Amino acid sequence: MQKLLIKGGGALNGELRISGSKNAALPILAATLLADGPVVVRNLPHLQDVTTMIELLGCMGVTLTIDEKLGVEVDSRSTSRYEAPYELVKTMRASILVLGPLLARFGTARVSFPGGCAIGSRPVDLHLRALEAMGATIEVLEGYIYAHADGRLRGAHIVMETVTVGGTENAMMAAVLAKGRTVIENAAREPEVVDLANCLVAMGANISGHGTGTITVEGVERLQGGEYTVMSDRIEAGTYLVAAAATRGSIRLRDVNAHDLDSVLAKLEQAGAVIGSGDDWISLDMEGRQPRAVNIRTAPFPGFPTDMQAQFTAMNAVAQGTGTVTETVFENRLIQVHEMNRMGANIVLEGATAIITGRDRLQGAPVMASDLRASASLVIAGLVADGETQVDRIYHIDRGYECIEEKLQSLGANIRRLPD
Ligand SMILES: CC(=O)N[C@H]1[C@@H](OP(=O)(O)OP(=O)(O)OC[C@H]2O[C@@H](n3ccc(=O)[nH]c3=O)[C@H](O)[C@@H]2O)O[C@H](CO)[C@@H](O)[C@@H]1O
Ligand SMILES: C=C(OP(=O)(O)O)C(=O)O
Repeated sequence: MQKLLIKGGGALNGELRISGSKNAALPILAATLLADGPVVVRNLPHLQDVTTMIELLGCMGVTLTIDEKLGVEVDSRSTSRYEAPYELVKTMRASILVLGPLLARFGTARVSFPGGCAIGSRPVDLHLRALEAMGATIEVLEGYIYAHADGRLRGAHIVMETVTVGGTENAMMAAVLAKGRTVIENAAREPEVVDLANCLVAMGANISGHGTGTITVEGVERLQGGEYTVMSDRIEAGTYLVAAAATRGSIRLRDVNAHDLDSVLAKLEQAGAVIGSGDDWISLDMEGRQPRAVNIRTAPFPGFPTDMQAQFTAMNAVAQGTGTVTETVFENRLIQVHEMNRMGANIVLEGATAIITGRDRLQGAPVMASDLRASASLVIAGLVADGETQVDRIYHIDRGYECIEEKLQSLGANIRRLPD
């Protein structure tokens, strides 16, 4: 298995371009199943998860034309299989996002049950309930979700019991071709949900209220093809900002929207960073100072993103004072703590809260990645550790960070990939 070898020490300094967002690209690719014509998707990040989604569409008979410069053209008029097999779903839970589009467009879908993963049990009951409210019949048999609709789905009034990003996306995608109006209450307000809605609107959908807790969809008979540019990855951006802060460096990010990162930037300012931002850039300067520890509590957008808490755990581990990180979205997402303690961090776990007392530096050690963001946090820990850190199982990182070692090298980090 490939590993990342990091020799910690220096501050990160320099400028980076932020890639397209994984969590927007995946539902947008799934949404191309709804269009009655080719859709060109631009700014797709080069990530394992995006490759998996493209492979999944390919398995269904969708025609894909990949042009490195122009993006990917997806034509779902050739779709001939309406299923997502276990072999692909097990490597990427977001495969569940094809369920709503398949059902709405073709009236049938067979999608492997995604199951849990390292960070929690992650049920999809709310996705299924929303589709049932729109008239779908759903059965779970031998690990697969079988969904069927007699004719068009019907608009419905859906109140989400919990804020769910994927559940909101599946319901919204199903609703665009349903007969009548769908109202989704307690909808997720994440920027990626808004990006998906904007893409659907560009294809002819009638959606309003995206970005608020109530999304209204007036169903239309068909969506046409078109072109869409995926938003930039706020979590990738946040990760590099935290890495720069933890190493006491200075960084400027291009092609990024600062408003998507308000809660993260506020915490970085509390930690002592000087933040600047413009239309499509963010800068952070620690001016060589040790960060101050901050308290984090994760929550759905506009709250502090769960996908950024592990990185802040790493920063707190080398900060002045004691900070807490409380995870409220997933039940088991503080896995990074055990590996960081092996690197000399002082972190005590109390239920869903990590209490982190900062040290001046950590010590390099061999560590194991357990999920995507925990892996990123171990890379940050490696950058602020004396000696060598080897991060194993980095296939997790490759799901969500484009060219992570090249990007970090361009900021002055001593990091390289060790082959299998
Ligand atoms: C591909 C993608 O976009 N992934 C993101 C998406 O995941 P994902 O869409 O899977 O996360 P959700 O927002 O659905 O999950 C939030 C919470 O709701 C629970 N839940 C969800 C659905 C459901 O039917 N029943 C239920 O109980 C989950 O177990 C979790 O505790 O949002 C998460 C929360 O911001 C992020 O961490 C992930 O990076
Ligand atoms: C948890 C994440 O992704 P996924 O929902 O695809 O597992 C993530 O991006 O941090």
